[in-house]
Amino acid sequence: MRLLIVGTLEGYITAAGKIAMKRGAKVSHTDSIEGALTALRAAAGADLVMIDVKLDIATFIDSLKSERITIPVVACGIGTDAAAAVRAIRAGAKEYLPLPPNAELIAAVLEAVAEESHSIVCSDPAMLATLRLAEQVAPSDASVMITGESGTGKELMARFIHRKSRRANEPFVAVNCAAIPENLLESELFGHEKGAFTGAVARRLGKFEEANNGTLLLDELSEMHPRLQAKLLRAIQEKEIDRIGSSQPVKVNVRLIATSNRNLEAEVRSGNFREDLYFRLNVFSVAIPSLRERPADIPMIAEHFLKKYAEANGLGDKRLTEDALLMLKAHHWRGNVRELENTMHRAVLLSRGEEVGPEAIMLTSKMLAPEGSAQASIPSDSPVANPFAGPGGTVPAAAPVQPAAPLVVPPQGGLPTSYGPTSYGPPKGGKPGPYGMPANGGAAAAAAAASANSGSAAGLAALIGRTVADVERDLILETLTHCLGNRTHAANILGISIRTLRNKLKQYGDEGRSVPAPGNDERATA
Ligand SMILES: Nc1ncnc2c1ncn2[C@@H]1O[C@H](COP(=O)(O)OP(=O)(O)OP(=O)(O)O)[C@@H](O)[C@H]1O
Repeated sequence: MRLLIVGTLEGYITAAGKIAMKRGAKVSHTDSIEGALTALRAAAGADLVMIDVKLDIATFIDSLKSERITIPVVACGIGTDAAAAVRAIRAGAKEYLPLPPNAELIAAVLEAVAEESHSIVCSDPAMLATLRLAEQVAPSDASVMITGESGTGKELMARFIHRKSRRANEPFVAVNCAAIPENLLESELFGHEKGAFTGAVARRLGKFEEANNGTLLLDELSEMHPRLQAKLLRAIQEKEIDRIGSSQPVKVNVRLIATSNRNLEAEVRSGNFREDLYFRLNVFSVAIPSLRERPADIPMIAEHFLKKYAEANGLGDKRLTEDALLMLKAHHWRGNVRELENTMHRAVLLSRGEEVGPEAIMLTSKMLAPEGSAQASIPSDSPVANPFAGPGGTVPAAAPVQPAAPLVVPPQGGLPTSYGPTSYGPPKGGKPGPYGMPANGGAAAAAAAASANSGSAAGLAALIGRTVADVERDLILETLTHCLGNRTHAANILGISIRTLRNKLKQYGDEGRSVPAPGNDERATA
């Protein structure tokens, strides 16, 4: 985790920097906004910016946007200056940290804002075998393709491979190809020269150059547009890239890891993905089993998140009852570990006392479960209306994988697991959780969901008289709201590509509809 501090933080720069370093962050500093922009353009690399509230944060964030630099910005100022805090948040700062710096708040922000979360928890033989395979391939420079259903831990695995590689002390840089529109993705990956397009006021280095000597993760690669696939292939073959607007190729030394939750071979067969690129990237492939295929992991991962969210919410020890565990084991887990994590977060908030029983286990709707599995779903008046932790990067393990032993692969010099997004501030916007029912309105989508849920005549009857386009729009927008604006997750749930989803959203926006803002991890999609 790399932190860039901008300004003097009211004289607390040393104290804040020391706290961050203790939490495993690499800290750099610059006095001015121009200095920060220069550092970021030069791919000096930062995962988070902490900026003095006295500086012109609005101008800084506008510059980042127009130069297509995506990085969370946290404003810091003397705690009593509420007006400055409001100004900073309005300008686009993600959080406001009061000064003097508080160690726990800084740790929480480091973790939550940069979405660092760290351990690979597992005990199932299927997952242990996958980890052993990953550990074996890690030291080589071979490209790796990680496949697996949504939320199985592909990014976590990529970070694990990086940590185990000879490049461990060099940068690990991740790009979500699905979350960034095509025109931005090219500049994100390859950088641009000054004047290459409107807003390109200075040269900016792309992720390839930022990851030089290290590892570049191309997350959800299957969503990359064919034109960019060609440019990527050239970068891999020639080991050099062309910044947009430049005719001078730049040499790069990058180990590539790609992930996909689509069947890439099928995408190749259907002509959506280049075969030559597929073979270049798929030198080694690591397939992560779904949670359903590694049931022995469920209790351990559930306890892990129970502890994490109980600590994060200051709720003391919690433990699952046998009945609750049985319920978890019987669930279908379409959303895999991410769904289990969200379920445990809800369980922590819903349970009273130390024991977490079945009444606190609110599983996703029955629509997602296989026939015949009886389980609770979230009622429309559920008190659970907090945003839950989104997908996050991790700092994976240094510990060797022990065959057939329960394993928690801890972060290496990373951040503590005991700080969650809810531990340092109120949720913004009070939106419902990803699987909660809409807080207001959404009658059409509720009808559509009811119909899908039960297939009942009543559910279908509620739709009669409406056009398919209308029902589709409501379903898409409501699903997006449930996913807190996260395009990737919404597309997965809807069973459509992120590109189709984005096109639909653009259309709805053009028609004057209100479209939920992108989720935390998709800031570049705005
Ligand atoms: N074995 C595990 N132990 C602990 N946490 C895990 C494990 N696997 C996944 N997670 C957590 O689950 C969430 C989803 O993981 P991750 O983002 O790596 O999945 P993914 O397969 O890359 O998701 P997507 O398909 O949406 O890109 C993250 O919060 C991650 O930390």
